[in-house]
Amino acid sequence: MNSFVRVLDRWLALRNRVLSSPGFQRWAASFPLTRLIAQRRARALFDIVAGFVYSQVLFACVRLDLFAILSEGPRRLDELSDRLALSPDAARRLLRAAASLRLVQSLDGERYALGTLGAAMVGNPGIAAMVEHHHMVYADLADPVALLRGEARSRSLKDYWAYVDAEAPASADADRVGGYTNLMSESQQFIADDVLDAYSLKNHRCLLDVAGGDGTFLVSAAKRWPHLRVILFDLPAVAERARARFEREGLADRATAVGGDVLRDPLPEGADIVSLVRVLHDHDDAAAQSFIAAASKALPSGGTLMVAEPMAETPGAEPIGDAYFGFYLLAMGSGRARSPRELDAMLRAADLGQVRQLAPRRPFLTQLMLAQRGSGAEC
Ligand SMILES: C[S@@+](CC[C@H](N)C(=O)[O-])C[C@H]1O[C@@H](n2cnc3c(N)ncnc32)[C@H](O)[C@@H]1O
Repeated sequence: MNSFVRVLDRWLALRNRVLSSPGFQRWAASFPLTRLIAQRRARALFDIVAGFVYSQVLFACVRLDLFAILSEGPRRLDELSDRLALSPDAARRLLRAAASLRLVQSLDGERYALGTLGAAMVGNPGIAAMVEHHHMVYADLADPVALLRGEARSRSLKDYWAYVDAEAPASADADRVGGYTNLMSESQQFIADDVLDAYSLKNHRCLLDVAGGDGTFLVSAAKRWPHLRVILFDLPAVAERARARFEREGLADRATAVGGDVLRDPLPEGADIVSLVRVLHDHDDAAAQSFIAAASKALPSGGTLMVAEPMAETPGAEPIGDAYFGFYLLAMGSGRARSPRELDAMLRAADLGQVRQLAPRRPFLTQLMLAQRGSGAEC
């Protein structure tokens, strides 16, 4: 152990002894210069303690369609009690809880309107879809220690994500892929906008989206760039849905969907840019590296690989990568959030170089990395 590490360890031990002392906590909470910091820390800790309950308040609002009701305009308690099919007392309890979380806003005369966060929910239906599917996350995380020890009995997420642990994922039928494909589609829109705002496809000819779900990302890209040809690759039952979607969107002349298994079948050729959007993080290292290798192989020399997904160690959003995705993916049974540094190394191992990171608008939702095929040596 070097002397810097020894000094750091001693400093941490001293700091933590002081912070954990009830006497210091009382003093810090009342001394004018430390009061604000102490309050903020205590609040942050209590928010973690209460986080599950906050999430359940949101879950109840979503289940009862409260935000859709309030998007019609402010409503009185008695009206809301009828529409939510809750007693007035229960409705008041829910509305007050939601108001404390800025999901709704309490007005004079026991009226309620959308709060700032509730209004944001209305604008992003993908968040409600995420919240709805969280009942499986809660079931799987009911005993987090058992989960960490590999002893958890609940496996709702493993069943939901049909390709996890599947011997032949390509044989999953439409019913098995329908749930997660809808969820991905609903939550894709704001990701697509952020990615396409951060990186222009003006100078690309053909975009291949690997594991592209029902094509929501490609539809956004094709609509934004009318010169662009797009190809989607996903499991056959998912690709089938994308094909139908391209038809409905009037894009069939420049959008194709190909079904197969990335780990077994060759990817379509002809694209000068390949995207992996929210794909690598839900695969373990060996499979993720194989996805990157397949994507790299599908590109011509100088072609571009785009990786867009939430990443670990994102400044200001560490809990999303390391806590949320860390535990979600553990329950799902596959994958982990990787830091840009880790992804950089994986890209370079697949003959991709000139790796660069761009900053989309909401890096906690997705980060963006780009690399060039055949320039691995030019680090
Ligand atoms: C988390 S979803 C992301 C979907 C889409 N890219 C998005 O961001 O909305 C992962 C996708 O990978 C697909 N997938 C998983 N394993 C695959 C495999 N071995 N071959 C082809 N697609 C696969 C799934 O069907 C699913 O559509």
